[in-house]
Amino acid sequence: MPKVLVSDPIDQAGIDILSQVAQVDVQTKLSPDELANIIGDYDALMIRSGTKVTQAVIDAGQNLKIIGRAGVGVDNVDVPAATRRGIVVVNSPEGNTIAAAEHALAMMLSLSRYIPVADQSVKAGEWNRKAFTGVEVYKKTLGVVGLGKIGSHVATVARALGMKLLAYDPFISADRAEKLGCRLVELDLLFREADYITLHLPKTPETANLINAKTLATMKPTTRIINCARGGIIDEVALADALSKDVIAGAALDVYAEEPLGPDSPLRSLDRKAILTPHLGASTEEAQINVATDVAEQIRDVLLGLPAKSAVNIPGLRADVMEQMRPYLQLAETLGNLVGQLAGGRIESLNVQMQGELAQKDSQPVVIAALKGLLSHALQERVNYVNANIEAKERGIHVIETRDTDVKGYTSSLRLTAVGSLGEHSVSGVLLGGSEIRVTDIDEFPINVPPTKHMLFTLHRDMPGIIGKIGSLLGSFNVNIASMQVGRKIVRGDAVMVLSIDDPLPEGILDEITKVPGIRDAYTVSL
Ligand SMILES: NC(=O)c1ccc[n+]([C@@H]2O[C@H](COP(=O)([O-])OP(=O)(O)OC[C@H]3O[C@@H](n4cnc5c(N)ncnc54)[C@H](O)[C@@H]3O)[C@@H](O)[C@H]2O)c1
Ligand SMILES: O=C(O)[C@H](O)COP(=O)(O)O
Repeated sequence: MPKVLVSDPIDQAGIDILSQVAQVDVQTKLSPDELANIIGDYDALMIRSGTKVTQAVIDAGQNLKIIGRAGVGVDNVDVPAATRRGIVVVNSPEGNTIAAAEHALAMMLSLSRYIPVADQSVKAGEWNRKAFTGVEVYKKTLGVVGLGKIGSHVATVARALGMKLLAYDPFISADRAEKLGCRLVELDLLFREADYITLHLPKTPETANLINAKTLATMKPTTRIINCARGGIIDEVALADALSKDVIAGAALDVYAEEPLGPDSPLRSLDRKAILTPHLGASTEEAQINVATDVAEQIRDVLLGLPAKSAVNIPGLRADVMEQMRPYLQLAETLGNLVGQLAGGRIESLNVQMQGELAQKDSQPVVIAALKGLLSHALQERVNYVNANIEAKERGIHVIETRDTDVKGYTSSLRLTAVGSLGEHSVSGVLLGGSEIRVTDIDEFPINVPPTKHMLFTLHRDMPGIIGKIGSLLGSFNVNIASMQVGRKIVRGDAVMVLSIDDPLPEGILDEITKVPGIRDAYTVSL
């Protein structure tokens, strides 16, 4: 039974799903070293933001197949390292959207009405109504930075609160922003005009310290900032300084550059102008059930050999696309494997030619599947849909894609041409009845064979007796032939012979075959 390590608090709903297919161990608060020491035993790791999955953890996870992040952000996972090792990283892109959006809205209203400090004051025995006169959000301007899933929900609710909306998101159309009631503007204008600024973008090298001393200085003294996105988007020292000098009016933060927030952080000594919560954006009962279920189901599926629906490191391969394209992906993988072995090692290039209806489909999954097949003889199970692209790049394999939507003979066909240590070779194939693979030519010799586990190919002169000689030779080595086909372009010219054999060819027989008069070349291929 596979083993799954759950290293952050996860809702029981997720554990129950995982337990259907795996032994589940829950061990939280592990340091990266402790995690690296035990991860070698596990096939899957399920985490939230509390676990740091470093390169060392990934290197130690020799059996790891999948890392599941029960939430959105995967910035605590070394995704490139996981990708290189072929480990699928999945998340739950939508499971906590509402929870995070509602937290940001709660922060905005709490900040405006001093709710946390007023509560503390009443509990301390005071009744000070004058000290906590707040401001309304109605008719104020909210600047939404990052108009994705969470930003959009915040905008929708804020609009209902009667706020005017500005948005900055370089990857969103003005049309989409307008539908949400937002005016799409440049960031400097948003900073200058907004009464409230709410951040809902990822932390990337471009967004690190987006809010800093310089940008804070451009804001109004009445501006309040809410960050329920990621720590590090705000320069915390500059923010603390701006708040203490009344450069802006307030800030509510849920996320920090370092988590847990250090005891000496200047943010901790701010007065009522700042509200700090300990990364609670996703902490609702509903969101925790959503994300745990979402991610546990994906871990279960991957452990059962099925595709994951929200893998962050399988480019272009969404589960629904995978399902729809599955027969073509199998065709591409089989042909990739075949042409990879025919072309020998040290592949320099792969040309993926899609013909007919296939040429109208998304080519990326087909190319990835072809590369997976191409590299599978050398890398065995170490190559998969996650790392096939990277492995090909690291080997310097030049990939060319060509499409021709004209239907020629078959409604769809795929042709792969690889150049390797044995020169240039090509194979073409089609799907019969939508799912049965047929190899329809090899090196431009027309054939029609279903691929089988063990195959023998010969290139020979088309002359009487040669097929019989190969048959008797194989018989003398006790090799059973399941099927045989010959393809030729012209009578008595060159021809290829494709033999499906029941077992791998015994040592030495290939040399004997090449000695048969008229045989130019012979290859064995195992799929
Ligand atoms: N506090 C929490 O517990 C919590 C919970 C969930 C999500 N999050 C965080 O909230 C953020 C938003 O999550 P989401 O689910 O809405 O993601 P999303 O991918 O749906 O939206 C992010 C948006 O940011 C935009 N963006 C990217 N770079 C930008 C830039 N330089 N400037 C402006 N916009 C930019 C993208 O175009 C996208 O529209 C993420 O950082 C996520 O990790 C935090
Ligand atoms: O990216 C996320 O989903 C949030 O930051 C939530 O993090 P959490 O799972 O640690 O609460």
